[in-house]
Amino acid sequence: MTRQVVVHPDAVVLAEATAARLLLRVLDVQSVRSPVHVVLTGGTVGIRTLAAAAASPLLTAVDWSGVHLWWGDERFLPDGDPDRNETQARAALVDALVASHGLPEENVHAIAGPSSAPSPEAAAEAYAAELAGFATAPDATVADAGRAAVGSPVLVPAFDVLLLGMGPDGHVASLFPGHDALEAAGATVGVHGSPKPPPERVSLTFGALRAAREVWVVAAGSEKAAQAAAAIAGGDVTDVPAAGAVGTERTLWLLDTSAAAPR
Ligand SMILES: O=C(O)C(O)[C@@H](O)[C@H](O)[C@H](O)COP(=O)(O)O
Repeated sequence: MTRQVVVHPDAVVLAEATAARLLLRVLDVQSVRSPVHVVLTGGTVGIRTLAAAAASPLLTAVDWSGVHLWWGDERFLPDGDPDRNETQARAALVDALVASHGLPEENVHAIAGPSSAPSPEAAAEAYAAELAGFATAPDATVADAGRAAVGSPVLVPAFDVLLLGMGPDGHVASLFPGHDALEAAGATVGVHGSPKPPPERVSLTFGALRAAREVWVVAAGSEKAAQAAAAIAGGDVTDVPAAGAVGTERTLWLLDTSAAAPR
């Protein structure tokens, strides 16, 4: 499994280039199939990328009526909370796509919070049901989907591109080092005791991440360098969850020079 690495000069260029790359990826896919399934990420670089996409001249070239937006994880917080990944993504890009660029609101597949789900598990279950409704092959299993998930049914679309940020501890989505959620079967998992606030979250599992055609891990800053290097070298997913994020067709690491610096 080869991971491709692209290094940009700084975090600003990283976000701009990732935004352009994302819009081009959607355009490329739209030339051969529809709908297109895109998974968004929370975190600093992820939201900066969406803001850059909002300002891109490529934005209007996309047929947004044929795009579905999903999230790799969500912080289990009330609707509209400023710390929800959904709230930040809507403010940066998604609301404008719905209001002015023909993205149907029903194509925005946000993960429920406590406003409508009694627990992270309930939200995870509802999200899994939503994903299953768009699964590419209803009886598909992702055979190589991480240790515990091997052979479990993972009913999700074959995401055309799945964006992930990475924490300094090597987490991706809400899959943290040494956490039980790393072992979860199925497509989604409720997470408790996250070391990054808030403690309660909902995440795609490794099985769902690995169903994506293309996985892009986007990271900036020297505090990410050690875990980025470990993941790119194919480290143990228990210690470096980002090492388990691979796509079926491509795995791309998009870094700034600080995150790519040797340690
Ligand atoms: O809910 C979240 O916070 C995430 O989705 C998380 O996985 C994030 O992407 C990384 O922690 C990187 O975040 P930064 O880019 O802010 O370091």
